[in-house]
Formats: sequence, C-alpha cells, structure tokens
Amino acid sequence: MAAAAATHLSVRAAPALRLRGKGTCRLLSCYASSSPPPPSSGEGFSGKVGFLGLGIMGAPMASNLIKAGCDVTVWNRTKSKCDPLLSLGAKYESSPANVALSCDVTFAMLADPESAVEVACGANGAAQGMAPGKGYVDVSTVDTATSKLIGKHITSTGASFLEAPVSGSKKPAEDGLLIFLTAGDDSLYNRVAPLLDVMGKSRFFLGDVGNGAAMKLVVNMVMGSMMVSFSEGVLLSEKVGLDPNTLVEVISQGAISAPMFSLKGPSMVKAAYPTAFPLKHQQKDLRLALALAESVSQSIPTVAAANELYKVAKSLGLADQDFSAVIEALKAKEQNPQP
Ligand SMILES: NC(=O)C1=CN([C@@H]2O[C@H](COP(=O)(O)OP(=O)(O)OC[C@H]3O[C@@H](n4cnc5c(N)ncnc54)[C@H](OP(=O)(O)O)[C@@H]3O)[C@@H](O)[C@H]2O)C=CC1
Ligand SMILES: O=CCCC(=O)O
Repeated sequence: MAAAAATHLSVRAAPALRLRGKGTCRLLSCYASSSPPPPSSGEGFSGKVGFLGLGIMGAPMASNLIKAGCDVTVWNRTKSKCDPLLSLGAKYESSPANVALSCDVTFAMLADPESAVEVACGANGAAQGMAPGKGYVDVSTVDTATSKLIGKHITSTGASFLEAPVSGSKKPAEDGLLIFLTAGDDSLYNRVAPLLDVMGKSRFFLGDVGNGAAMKLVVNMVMGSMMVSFSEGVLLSEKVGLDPNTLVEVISQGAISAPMFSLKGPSMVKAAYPTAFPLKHQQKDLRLALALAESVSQSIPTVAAANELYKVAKSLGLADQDFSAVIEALKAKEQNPQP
C-alpha cells in the first residue's frame, strides 16, 4: 500500500501587502492573528524569477509577480505573448535555457506533458540553464511520470525541483487566488513560498514528486464529470419545460452548490462558452486521470464516459472553447442519435 503523502497546508488569511524593491521581490504577508503564518511568510524572496509559458494562466501569474515587485524574465513559444509582460517591466530571454541561466528560480506553465517536457528537457530547454542553487517550479498540469521525468532532468544538474500544479482558473489567476498543489524539494518550497503567496490564496505540500500531479488530476476528473452531469441537467430541464436559469438558481442554494455552476451556468444556457479553461485541457486531464486510475487498477466509469463526451466536443471543433462547451456534445448526440 502506498504511504500517505506528507501534507502541509498554508492558507492566506488576509490580502498580502506587496513592497517594490529594485532587483528583488519583497513581500510582507498580513495574517489574521489567530492563524500562524506559513514558514516563509514575511521573509520575502530575493532573486530573479523566470516564467516560461504565457497562456491563459501563465500571463496573469507572471503579471502578478511583476506587480508585486519581482524581477521577472519571461519566455513564450509565441513571442508576441511576451509583449504585455514586457510593458509591465519584465525582461525577455530568447529560450528556456537562457531564462534558467539568468534566473534563480524558473516557473513553467505549459499546455500538456509533451510541451512541459520539451520546454524543460528539450533542445535549449530549461535544464540546460540549470545549476546548483537554482530551482525549477513546474505549475503545468501533467501526469506523475512526466513530472518525475522533468524532476530527474532538473535535479541531474544539481538544481532543485518542485511540481506545483494549480487549482483555480483564469479569474483566480488574475486575482492571485490560486491553490498550489506542491510536491518535491521542501527547501525550494519554502524558498518560493512568498512567490506562491503572491499568485495564490493557499498552498499544500504533498511530499514526493508525483503527489501534486496526482492530486491535481483527481480534482480535475471530479470537475470534468461534474460539468457533464450539470450539462445533462440543464438540457433535461429545458426539455421538460423548465427554465434552466431557475435550475441554476435552485442548485446554487442547495447542497450541490458550486461556484463553477453559478459562474458558467448562465452563459451555458445562452450557448456561450468564453474560454477560461480550454476544453482540450480538460479532456487531457481526464485522459491522464484514466491512466492514473488504471495504474492502480481502479475503475472510474463515470470519468470514462465523461471523457468520451469531451472527445466528441473536440471533434466538433470546440477544443479551444471553455470546457463548459461539452454541453454541445450532448446536443449533437440528440441530433444524431447512435443506432
Ligand atoms: N486555464 C485554466 O483554467 C487552467 C489551466 N491549467 C493548466 O495549466 C496549463 C496551461 O493552461 P492555459 O494557460 O489555460 O493554456 P494555454 O493553452 O492558454 O497556454 C498554453 C501554453 O503552453 C505553451 N505551449 C504549448 N505547446 C508548446 C510547445 N510545444 N512548446 C512550447 N510551449 C508550448 C503555449 O505557447 P503558445 O502561446 O506559443 O501557444 C502557452 O504558453 C495546462 O496544463 C492546463 O491544464 C490549470 C489550472 C487552470
Ligand atoms: O485545471 C483547471 C482547473 C480550473 C478550476 O479549478 O477552476
């Protein structure tokens, strides 16, 4: 039986006060007096911070670090996405290796396992710029094997590795309210804690590399199935003559209330899916969760069925829409019922 993961939770109880300092990021966190501060709150982070991957999540996360006074250097495959960050004061390097070379700690927020490996371990990848004393924090959602592989490459240079996937979407990323699910090098965890507290509202330390990735996949498999079940409810309510907006309201007041339903329900009723969490990434997470379950011979039939619907939605051209567009796959099934 697998040993239980070590867990350390820190919750930001009050907004952080950020101080600007030249070349360093200094941060004083204010905590409710009843709750003890996390290990490194108030110590600040001295050093240069790299950020690789400036998509929906990476851009606001890097932006919050810059606004908190950190000395941030960015890189993104599509260079134009660096421009808004450069306007805020970020520096630019032409490859992940150069970012890692010029920074003390480098964060990576990439699409999937393939891109996370390429950026960390490929040609001109971050590992080539790593050395003892430096740290690499991968905040992408990947599977446990990928995270371990990246960790191995990074630590073979003498640098430290932390996986830190996040719960929370575009708005929490913009508001600095993400939840970090970290695992790996605990001294790197303590060192970057002030940076995590700029970008997030809480952080968990879960032990060995792989536990953060696994936790993230379990959370997202629950979320993906919930969205499918909610979509079925919205469609069924309409079909039996109910107002689906009323359904959203009723759900919001009861035991199954969830911010996700209240946030996305009204636009789903209007068949609008403004992208916060791309559907292709939700399907990737279900695919990875199914593999995780298979690795321990656990059956997750509801997730398997949900995954099939997200695959249909992708085939309908909805990969880059918000994952709530999975409801369109149900509508398409109604129009073209399988024999
Ligand atoms: N959006 C959300 O709500 C959340 C997403 N996540 C996870 O965070 C990660 C990023 O998500 P998000 O920001 O939404 O995704 P986006 O699709 O908006 O951004 C993906 C990033 O990965 C880069 N990328 C993709 N392929 C490659 C490659 N082969 N080489 C180099 N860079 C590459 C993209 O570069 P380019 O700009 O050039 O395409 C972009 O910077 C994913 O793992 C996702 O599952 C986690 C929590 C919430
Ligand atoms: O991985 C994406 C998670 C989105 C969320 O937690 O709202």
